[in-house]
Amino acid sequence: MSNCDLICNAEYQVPVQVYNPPVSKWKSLKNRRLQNWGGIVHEKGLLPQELPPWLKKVTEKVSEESGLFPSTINHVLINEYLPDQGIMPHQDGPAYYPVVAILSLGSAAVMDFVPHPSLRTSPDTSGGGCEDNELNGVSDSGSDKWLNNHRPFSVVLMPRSLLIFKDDAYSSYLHGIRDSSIHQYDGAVNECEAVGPQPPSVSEEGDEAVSSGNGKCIHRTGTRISLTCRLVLKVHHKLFKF
Ligand SMILES: O=C(O)CCC(=O)C(=O)O
Ligand SMILES: [Fe+2]
Repeated sequence: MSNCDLICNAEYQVPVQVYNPPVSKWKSLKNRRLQNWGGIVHEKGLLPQELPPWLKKVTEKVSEESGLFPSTINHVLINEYLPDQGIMPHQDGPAYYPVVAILSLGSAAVMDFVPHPSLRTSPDTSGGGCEDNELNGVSDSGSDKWLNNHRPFSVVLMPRSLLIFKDDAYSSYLHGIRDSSIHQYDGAVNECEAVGPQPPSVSEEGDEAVSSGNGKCIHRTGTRISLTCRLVLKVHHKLFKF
């Protein structure tokens, strides 16, 4: 029996379209796999490919409802995480307009935000960069001090939730998901949303809320799918220009 008060193995509400493409569409990374939609993102911009209709529908809705994107969202990453998989603390690349919308489906997870190492007043313990622009070794020991009121925080990513972040959260923080099947959400900025009633389909599929012996945590027992929707402002329609 787990000590966690939220057991999450729901794989409901993941559109079939996610698993329709051939296996070759998935790019396997060390700790997750992903599908890239919308084209290839280069330093200098996007070599575009049209989004499939179902993703167009999703991104149009995100764009309309949020009013935060100056033009049509043209790039989507679909990340798939097994319960013990995550994504290292990183910042999204400079090619993107600095607003990101993340639609979460399947199992819940906690996203941790930590101020960029350049905002740390205590010694910098970050390692070198690795995959993409992820940074190794970023930790919050609790005793770290940060400039200008920056401090680490966490957000619970409940299934069917949409997280949009921009401005300081985009440019001054790294975001990541721990590669552990248990995520603490004590103190998360939206903690109350995590303890609220679960959608009926979750309990039908066997998820349960049990009282916790050691704090508030989510036991991830199922797959999580996220749709990371972004806009690349510079679009190159030709690979080479003569
Ligand atoms: O899966 C998530 O929620 C985060 C994905 C992400 O940060 C990214 O694709 O850059
Ligand atoms: Fe990211």
